[in-house]
Order: sequence, then C-alpha cells, then structure tokens
Amino acid sequence: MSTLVLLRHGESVWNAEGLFTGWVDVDLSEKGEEEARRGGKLLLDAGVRPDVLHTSLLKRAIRTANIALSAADLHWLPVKRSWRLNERHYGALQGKDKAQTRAEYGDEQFMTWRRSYDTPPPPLADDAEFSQAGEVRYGTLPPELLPRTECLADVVDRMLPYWYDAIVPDLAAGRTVLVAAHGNSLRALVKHLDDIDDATIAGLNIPTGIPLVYDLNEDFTPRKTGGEYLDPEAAKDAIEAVKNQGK
Ligand SMILES: O=C(O)[C@@H](CO)OP(=O)(O)O
Repeated sequence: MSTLVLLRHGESVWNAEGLFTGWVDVDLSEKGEEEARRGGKLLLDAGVRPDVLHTSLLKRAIRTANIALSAADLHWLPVKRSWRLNERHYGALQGKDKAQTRAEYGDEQFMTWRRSYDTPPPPLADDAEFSQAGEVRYGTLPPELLPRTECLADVVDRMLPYWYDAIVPDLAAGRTVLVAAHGNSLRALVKHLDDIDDATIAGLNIPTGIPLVYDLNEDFTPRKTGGEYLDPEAAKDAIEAVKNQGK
C-alpha cells in the first residue's frame, strides 16, 4: 500500500480577484499563504509524512508546498517539478474577470468553458498580454506541446505521462508522495484515480489548501473512492466557494 497526498495551492491573488488564471504565474494572497501553513499543520497533526514532493512550474503551487512543508518541518524533502502538473491553460480567458465573462456570454457558455470535459476556450495569441509563449521555463518543451488553450481532456492527456513516469515509480518504491498542483490538474488526476466519467467530472471541485489523502492499492487504485480530506468540514465549504465563482 502507498499514500498519495494531493494539495491544491492556497488562494492566489487572482482567485481573490475572480480572474481566470491558467498558466499566468500569479502569487498567493495572504489568505493563500495562511491556507498553505494550515495545510502543512494538518499533515503534521494527522501524522502524514510525505517522502517526496512533486509540483507544477507555477509559483502558487511551489510556494504552497514550501510553506506547508516548512509548517510540517519538512523543508528538506526532495522535489521534482513538471509543466505537466500546471493548471489548465485557460486560452483567451486568461486574465479575464469570471463574473464579467459570465454576464457577457451567459451561464451555459461560461460553464462550458469552465467545466465541460472537451470544449476548450478560444486559443490565446502568442503576442497577447497573458501568453506564456517564449517563457524561458518552457524553453525545453517541444514547441508543439506548449498549449494555447486546453480543455480538461487535454490536461488528462498531458498529465498522465507524468503520473505513470514520475509519480507511480515513487509510489512503487513505497514513498508517500505529495503533489502540490492546481484545481484543474488535480481534477484530471482525481478523474483518473477514481475513474470518473466525462460528464460527472464537471461537478467535481477541489478546494484550496486542504490536503486530500489517498491510500492506494498495489495497482495504484484508491482503497477508498474520493480519498479523504484532512479537514472534511472546511473542504465542504471551500468546494462550494469554488463552485460558485463568477456568480
Ligand atoms: O482560473 C483558473 O485557472 C481556475 C483555477 O483557479 O479557475 P476555475 O476554477 O474557474 O477553473
């Protein structure tokens, strides 16, 4: 048996402002830093001690992990990072106000862009203000892999190779693995773990800063579907808040 801990970053400055974020590298808000600290304390109190950390290349996930691990006195943990754990690229919606987008395009289009499995938002032009084209951190990626927009299906496709090639080997070696990532990259991973169908995944939201712990069988399937949040009450409220963004 192995243990996988999923941690969505704490509230970011753009979460607080209600803006679509995607690959834009915004920092944590003060509340987000506090959520990250609390996430680390929850790990410590529950006696869940990760052996290795995996993060995206975005600072809101990296800083959340650093803050949480320092609260758990685990600063020294080995770390691996990959663009494959990045948030879903939100295309032309990156930087746009969620409530305004909803008012302008209507509920149905807004929710299709936000939560449908296979409809991506319009692509973002390389010369647009919030484009990541040309960023040095993605310089080693084959150019055709750098997204200009993504739906959740695209995230599943680019995340799964990392799951099998980098995370599963750590689990197979008996390590407790902490993955610090994002709302939609973690939704992609949970979809895979819990074998959730394409329609049902639309209703699943991940709260910020609350560790979600999965005990896994030998074949890396969950012993309990859905895993367990270390603070289930707080998770319930926070999931509602994510669901209602843009309202
Ligand atoms: O803006 C984003 O990148 C994501 C996560 O914060 O938002 P949503 O929950 O609307 O997919």
